[in-house]
Amino acid sequence: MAAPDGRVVSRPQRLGQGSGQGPKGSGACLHPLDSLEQKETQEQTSGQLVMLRKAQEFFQTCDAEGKGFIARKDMQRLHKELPLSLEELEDVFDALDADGNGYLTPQEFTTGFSHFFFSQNNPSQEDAGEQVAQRHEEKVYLSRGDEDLGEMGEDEEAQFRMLMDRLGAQKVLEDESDVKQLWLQLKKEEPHLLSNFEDFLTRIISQLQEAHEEKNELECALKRKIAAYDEEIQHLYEEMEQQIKSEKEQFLLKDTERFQARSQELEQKLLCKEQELEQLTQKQKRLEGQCTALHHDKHETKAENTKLKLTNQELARELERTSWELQDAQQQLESLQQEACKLHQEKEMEVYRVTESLQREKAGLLKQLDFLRERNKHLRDERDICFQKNKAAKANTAASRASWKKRSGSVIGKYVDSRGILRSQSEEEEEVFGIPRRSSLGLSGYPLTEEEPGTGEPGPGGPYPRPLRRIISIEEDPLPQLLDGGFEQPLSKCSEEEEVSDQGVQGQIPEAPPLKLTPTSPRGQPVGKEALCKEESSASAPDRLFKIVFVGNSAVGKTSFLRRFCEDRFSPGMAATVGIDYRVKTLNVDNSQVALQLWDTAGQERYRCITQQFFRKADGVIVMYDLTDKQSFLSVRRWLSSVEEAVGDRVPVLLLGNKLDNEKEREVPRGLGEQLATENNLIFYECSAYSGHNTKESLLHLARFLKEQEDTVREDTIQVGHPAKKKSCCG
Ligand SMILES: Nc1nc2c(ncn2[C@@H]2O[C@H](COP(=O)(O)OP(=O)(O)OP(=O)(O)O)[C@@H](O)[C@H]2O)c(=O)[nH]1
Ligand SMILES: [Ca+2]
Ligand SMILES: [Mg+2]
Repeated sequence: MAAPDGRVVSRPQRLGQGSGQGPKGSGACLHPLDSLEQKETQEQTSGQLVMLRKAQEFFQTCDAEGKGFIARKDMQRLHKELPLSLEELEDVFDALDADGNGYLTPQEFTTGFSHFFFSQNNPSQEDAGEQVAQRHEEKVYLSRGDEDLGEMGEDEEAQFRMLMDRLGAQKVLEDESDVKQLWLQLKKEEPHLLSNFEDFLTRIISQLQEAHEEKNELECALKRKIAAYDEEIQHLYEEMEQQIKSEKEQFLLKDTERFQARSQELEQKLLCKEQELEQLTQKQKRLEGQCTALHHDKHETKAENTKLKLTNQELARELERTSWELQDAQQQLESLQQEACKLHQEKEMEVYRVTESLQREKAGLLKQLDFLRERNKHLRDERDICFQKNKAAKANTAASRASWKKRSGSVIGKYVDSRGILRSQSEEEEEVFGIPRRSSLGLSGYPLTEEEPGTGEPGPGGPYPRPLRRIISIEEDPLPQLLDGGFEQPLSKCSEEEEVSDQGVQGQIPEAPPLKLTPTSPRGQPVGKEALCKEESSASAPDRLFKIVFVGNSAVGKTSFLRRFCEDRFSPGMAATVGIDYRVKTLNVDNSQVALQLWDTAGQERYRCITQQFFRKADGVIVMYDLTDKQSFLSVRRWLSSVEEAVGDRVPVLLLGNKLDNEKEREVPRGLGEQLATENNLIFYECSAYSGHNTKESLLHLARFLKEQEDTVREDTIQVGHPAKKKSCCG
């Protein structure tokens, strides 16, 4: 038998009987449906069968899962099968659920169903006979029961009742009639089975009670679960409601936010458009303004245009006039250029003549030089002879010395007196060259003015070329100032005296007549020569004489440097030197008087050929550059090579970087000058003719170098044959 929860209940067994399926009818368990079937078989009526089959079908339709019972919602499955609405099905469910536990067992379903079906259903067009037959059957069925019941005695009734009470079947069996009938039937037909039947009933009922209790428990649990589920469902439902609400709210919120954002965006776009519109209107206004201004300007430009045309015409006229004037000026310029050209040619001719004369003079000088050398050699020989004779004479007249009270003149003077053979060089020269004494010589070496002796008047014909008496020459000529002083002590004689005094000879040297310091002619110096330096007027003749040539680009400051060196003064705005010029300055170098004859050459290119000639036979060269003029430094190499061409590399060279006072305009760093000096073995100083810085020191260094070089040469010659070693300038 299937319990409401679907468990199958096994049929009760008699004590001592093994379990096993006995043959049908030996106490077999009767499923209520089985009992129904038995009824069917017994009361084989078609209507009942149909009804029962129908009920089975409907039960199985509802209980599709095969639970063995059907719930409320399973009932809805009959909606398609039966012409009933869902509500009506709900009512049928409630009607069929006799115990109201929310489930329908098969009994409740079939018994209730047939009542409900037949009582509810309007007779359909079905076979009324069938209906009637069914109704009759029912009546028969019921009556039979009644009949049976009618026949049942009271005691059987009481027995059955007692049995039922004992078994407590009221709670379990809804309808005891079937059992009653069966009991009666067994009692009548098979009394020996009655006890089995009663045992069976006892077991069935106890199991039914257990099942019933279990079912109740299950139902309670189920109810509880359902309640819990309902609660949960309710809760879920509420949560769902909440979520849906919140979702709706969020959605609405988002919607509003989006809407707000969208509206803000649209507002901003609107604002931008308004601004653009405003800008465009302003731009339009500006353009209109410009347009009017342009119109206005246009009128003004038109007016200006007409004015300009007028001025243009005037300018054209002006231009024509100026072009005429320009043509005149050009003609004048051409005539001036022609004159300048003539002048230049004359000048060139003059320079050429000067060069020519210098060339001639140089040739003359060279001849004189050779002659003088001859004479010098001759004189030296005679001097040596005299010297020996002197010595001998001294020895002879040693005793007679005492008779002499005062010193005779210089050795030379004695020699001259005794011999009477040696006239002064100047007298000799006079004889040789026939030049009268006391004349000043021009740059060209010719006397500037011919003076009648004693008259002081220029002679007839004015200055005219006369044979040279004493030449200012770069070679052997003693210091020109000796000329003017009238003191004609040729250098060699001076050094002779010095030698004698050096050798400690006790002889008295007559005082040399004082040099005549005031020159005879106003200039007193050859043209172009400056006033003598003060030192020149020093009484003693110099021990050494060195010719030094001063070269360098124009305007580097050569002349200013020499003026600073000789006169210790600086005159700005010096005129450029023309050709060549020279000065003499005596220095005291290590207690000996060294005379420097400084030749100041013209830096300008055009005098280059003249100055070159003075490089020959120079004892020393000074190359100057302007440290504020890079070009003058770059030309130093060229000066050095032309000096080397003329005098070779045996002549010491002093390199001077001038205008040191102009530091802020310096263009040549000191290092470059030092480097060039080291490379070419030069003495190097940076100086300033303006401030006098290093003017004396540099020349003193050169003079000392020259003196030492000469001393070594002398020593070498005395030692005969030892070649002189060239000392390096930089020491
Ligand atoms: N600041 C400054 N200027 C100087 C110096 N030496 C010369 N000068 C100026 O430079 C210019 C040229 O000077 P000069 O002595 O005539 O130059 P130079 O080398 O004799 O020129 P030439 O005779 O043409 O070769 C003159 O204006 C001088 O005043 C110096 O040491 N410092
Ligand atoms: Ca029920
Ligand atoms: Mg000069």
